[in-house]
Amino acid sequence: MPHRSMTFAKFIIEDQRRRGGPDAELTALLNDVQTACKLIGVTVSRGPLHRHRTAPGTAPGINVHDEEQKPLDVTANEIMLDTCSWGGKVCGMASEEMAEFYAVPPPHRKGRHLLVFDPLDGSSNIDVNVTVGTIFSILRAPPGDADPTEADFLRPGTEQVAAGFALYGPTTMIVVTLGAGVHGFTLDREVGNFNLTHPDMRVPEETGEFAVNMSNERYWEPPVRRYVEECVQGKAGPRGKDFNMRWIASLVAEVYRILIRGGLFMYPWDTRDAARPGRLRLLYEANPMAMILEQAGGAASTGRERILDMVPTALHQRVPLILGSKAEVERIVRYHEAHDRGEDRVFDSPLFNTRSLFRLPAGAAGGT
Ligand SMILES: O=P(O)(O)OC[C@H]1O[C@](O)(COP(=O)(O)O)[C@@H](O)[C@@H]1O
Ligand SMILES: [Mg+2]
Ligand SMILES: [Mg+2]
Repeated sequence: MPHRSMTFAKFIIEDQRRRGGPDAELTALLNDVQTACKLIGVTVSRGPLHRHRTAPGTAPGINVHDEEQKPLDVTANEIMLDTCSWGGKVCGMASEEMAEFYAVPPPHRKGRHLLVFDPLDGSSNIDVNVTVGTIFSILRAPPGDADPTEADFLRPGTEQVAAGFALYGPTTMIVVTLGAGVHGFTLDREVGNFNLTHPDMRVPEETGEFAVNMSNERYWEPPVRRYVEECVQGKAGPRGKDFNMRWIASLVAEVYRILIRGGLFMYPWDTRDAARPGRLRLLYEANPMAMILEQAGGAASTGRERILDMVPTALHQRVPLILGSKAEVERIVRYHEAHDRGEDRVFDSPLFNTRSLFRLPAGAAGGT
């Protein structure tokens, strides 16, 4: 068990040493990422006191997802680019806030890693002073010194060499995996180090919490409605226990809570825009969080496919995302399977919900 006063930088080296020796380039890149997260954390904590000075042509606008950028989205993106471009550790970066990937120009394009990130996750929460964060994923670029191509980024999540996220909340934290467990570090603000405070994080198996944006209920597929309805029925329903619901609207905060307390998070496919495959993005939201969850003993699925097995087709591809305690994810995957086999049709009625005349009698659909 690593010693509790171990810094992020030292831990990264030790963690790799236990498994065959440190990769100097990966270590240096992760150090740059932690520096960028410190800078973003300081900027976030200054709130309205911070004067954003974005580079010409990069002022907030509408991003590639047709979403309005906040000044902090743009600033956080610039901090990631600035901090991680130098020193020959990455050859390319892709971000939620950039339509195209960024090829690091020579002479700095020596590194053979690719960095993909959501510079500020949960940015709708900035105005209301609720926890936000940064999500990152690191892939290897093909060997050689060729320019990166978009295809280099379109690798399944199983090929991530490291993934993690920072939380800018009451405390600033980084949670990271290099493929051998999940470890949490808390920023000691006076000293400026991230110190290991949560070694070997494991998702608790027993859970009584789920997180979903209930305002979308009318658009969900039947298996999702079934899962939520059974939770809402509490002790009287097939689950035989009461559940709590949470919705922070910051994926980083939801995943951190699940690492500490267990539970399920869902942003499922819905019929609002049937052509849109989901809300969250595969490369820089779903994949890194899926790697973290699996490494901590949890699971992540679209409902029909393991997230980490998906072969991306576009940089900004969206996916349905269901992640959390393994048994809960497996349960909802079973509900999708049962539905796709033509069973459990009672949840198909658009009139079915907790307030409807068609409310299911307790236990009626209750599979395990
Ligand atoms: O607006 P909604 O439906 O509550 O969606 C919230 C979801 O959107 C996100 O905020 C998307 O992330 P961004 O802030 O990076 O766009 C997730 O963190 C969160 O799970
Ligand atoms: Mg996000
Ligand atoms: Mg974002």
